[in-house]
Amino acid sequence: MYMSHSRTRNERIAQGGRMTLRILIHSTHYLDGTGREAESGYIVIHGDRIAEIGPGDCPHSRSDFDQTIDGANRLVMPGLINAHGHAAMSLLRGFADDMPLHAWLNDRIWPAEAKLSPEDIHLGTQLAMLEMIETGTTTFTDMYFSMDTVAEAVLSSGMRAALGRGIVSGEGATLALKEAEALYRAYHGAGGGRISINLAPHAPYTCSAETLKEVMALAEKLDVPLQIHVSETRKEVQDSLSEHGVSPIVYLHQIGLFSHPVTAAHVVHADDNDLDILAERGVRVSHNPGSNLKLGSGIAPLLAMRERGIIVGLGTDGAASNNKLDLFEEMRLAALLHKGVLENATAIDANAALSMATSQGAKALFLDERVHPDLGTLRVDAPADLILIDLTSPRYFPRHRLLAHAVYSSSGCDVTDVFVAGRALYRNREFMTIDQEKVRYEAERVGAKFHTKASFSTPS
Ligand SMILES: CSC[C@H]1O[C@@H](n2cnc3c(O)ncnc32)[C@H](O)[C@@H]1O
Ligand SMILES: [Zn+2]
Repeated sequence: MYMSHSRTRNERIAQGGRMTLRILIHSTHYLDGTGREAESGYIVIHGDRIAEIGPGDCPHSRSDFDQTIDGANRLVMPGLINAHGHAAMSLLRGFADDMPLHAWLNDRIWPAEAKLSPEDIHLGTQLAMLEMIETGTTTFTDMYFSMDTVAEAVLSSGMRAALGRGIVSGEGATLALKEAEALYRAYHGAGGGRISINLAPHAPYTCSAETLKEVMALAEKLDVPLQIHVSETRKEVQDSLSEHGVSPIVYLHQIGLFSHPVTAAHVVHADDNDLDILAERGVRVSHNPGSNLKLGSGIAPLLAMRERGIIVGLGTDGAASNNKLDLFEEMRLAALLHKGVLENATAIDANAALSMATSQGAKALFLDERVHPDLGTLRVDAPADLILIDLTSPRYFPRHRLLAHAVYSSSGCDVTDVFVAGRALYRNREFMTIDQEKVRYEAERVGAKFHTKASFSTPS
């Protein structure tokens, strides 16, 4: 349930003892994520919340603020929310490309992941967070291993995250379940509520019914949502039909998984019956168009999901399959792909694309219930997770409609500033919380252990 945030002493300490600042962004364009936009307005941040937002001039004296930001030539919008990913896979970017999912996982990715140490995963997460912050993401979800080190990296970065220890059946399953519970006990609500813990069974084809039942029992005990890859490829569906006689979605429904809050990643190959089940059970979905296209998995029935009232957010998936972590790109892809496939220019409009990357993304991760109902918007009292975009590029002129510019014309490269819970993580294109040079240097060093002769061969 959503916890009211009257600030206790412990919460202030958990926030790192940071002072409660008042910040004014004035003379700025904004999109508040609820359909309202202003050409000249102001936003007041007080502590970790949005205190005021409105068109026109701020009625308060500038001296009332600890910091004032001139927002002329800037667009302020809600920070983007990445609803599916594996952050540390940034270390495997460009390591295995142009392959279909199952060969990619079995032949290249899983053997490489076996060589990753907890320190590597910490580093890979930092590398991913640099890219996400630089391109305007304020919240992300992660499913991976060594999640305590991921949580530590998130805490020191200042980002918001929903983290789950990846679970697959086999020798390590019991330990993975123990680690998942330990992760919850150590980090749920940490960083002043910036970290939420979920459970992350990998997929119906890697988790047995027994494992899924153990995960469900733990989800019940901890009262946390689940995230799982579902119906990503045609092969996955065919294998499920051969093994269980039903699709992956019907199978998961039959074993009771959807009695719990679930974020299903991908849902590319789903028929009407599958979609009806997801809608009826309140399953929420992460649509990951870039990764699905690059792995040749297909195109998810996004419009059919939305028409049924299924909540859908947008995800990048890991950088080894995408190969970027730029949600502006996913937003544009989501809007354009489905117009083209359905020969319908209204299928996913600019507003739908932006909301999938913001407020719907928060809902897709159940963070509307766990963190704040207005996460992903710039409403008064919402968490102050917001980004500033540089509007000086020619592609923002003339300024007919900022919403359309944000979805169809912008790029993550235009992000200048990123705030999470009122704290600046990126100011005037400079990282405030992560040592970029160090991470880039270390990434190159650690990346060397994955170099193969093939990586350096010259194309004939
Ligand atoms: C058990 S931790 C997460 C696990 O997921 C793997 N992974 C990355 N991308 C995908 C994808 O698109 N479908 C299925 N599994 C994926 C990742 O390599 C980790 O092993
Ligand atoms: Zn994934």
